[in-house]
Amino acid sequence: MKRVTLNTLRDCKARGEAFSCLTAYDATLARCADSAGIDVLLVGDSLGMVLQGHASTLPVTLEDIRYHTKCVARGKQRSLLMVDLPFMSNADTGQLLRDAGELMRAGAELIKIEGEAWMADGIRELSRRGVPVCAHLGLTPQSVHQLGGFKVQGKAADDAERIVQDARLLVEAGASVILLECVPRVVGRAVREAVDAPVIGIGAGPDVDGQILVMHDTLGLSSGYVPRFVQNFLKGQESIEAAFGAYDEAVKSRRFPAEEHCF
Ligand SMILES: Nc1nc(=O)c2c([nH]1)NC[C@@H]1CN(c3ccc(C(=O)N[C@@H](CCC(=O)O)C(=O)O)cc3)CN21
Ligand SMILES: CC(C)C(=O)C(=O)O
Ligand SMILES: [Mg+2]
Repeated sequence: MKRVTLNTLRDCKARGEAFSCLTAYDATLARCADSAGIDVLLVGDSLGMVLQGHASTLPVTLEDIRYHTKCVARGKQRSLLMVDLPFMSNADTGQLLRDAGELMRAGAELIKIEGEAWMADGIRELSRRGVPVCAHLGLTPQSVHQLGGFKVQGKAADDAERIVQDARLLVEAGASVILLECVPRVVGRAVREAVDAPVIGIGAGPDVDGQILVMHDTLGLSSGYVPRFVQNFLKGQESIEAAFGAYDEAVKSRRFPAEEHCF
């Protein structure tokens, strides 16, 4: 078993092979996803919504994320462990470095940060200290109240151009990976072409390097309104591990996301 590292993701991008990512919050389901071949596991602050029942990711604390990171780290073997920095951990550079440090000590291997061009200095400081960063652009759920809801971003030409420029700038500042959420397909492709770093998409169309979904959504457990980019992979499968395997296969064969999942 060869462990997934940043180099694995870079090789995938260079070869034009898609890689698979899922959120995970506990040891058992992390082990299932890891065994099914999922390349990257994300301890997402979406846990505030799918585990804790909140209406947004804002109430999630560093301690919540740290606890679930330790759980997932014990369950996984091969997958790369990415972890979300919670709301307001970016209050200043000192806080950012200390909070990211805590999560790295808990088992994180890649820290994901929501934020645009202004995050460049923080990303540079983390990168200098050996902490690899994934910069999350497009729909950034920690800004849900400013955005006025979970809405597609980058529909206007100037917004799309800003997302591409921010991706370039943050990769220059040291971001190793870009994650793009809820943007039109053309924006996903433009970002993938603009940067050397691997680009992970959720609701960003098929023309990116990797795909991610919230684990519960792939098991048909989304409550209430189901976002357009979601697919239930448990349908027709006999186990959760088989459902994760079906998702992995669909991503790697580029059968997912299909036209109906795109904006
Ligand atoms: N279960 C779950 N799945 C997720 O993907 C997810 C979470 N929770 N929690 C954190 C964020 C919130 N996310 C969301 C939530 C809703 C939409 C949504 O309803 N999007 C509309 C677009 C509406 C518009 O722009 O007009 C859609 O049709 O998909 C998108 C992302 C993604 N993340
Ligand atoms: C939806 C993904 C990208 C995320 O940030 C999360 O699960 O918190
Ligand atoms: Mg998140």
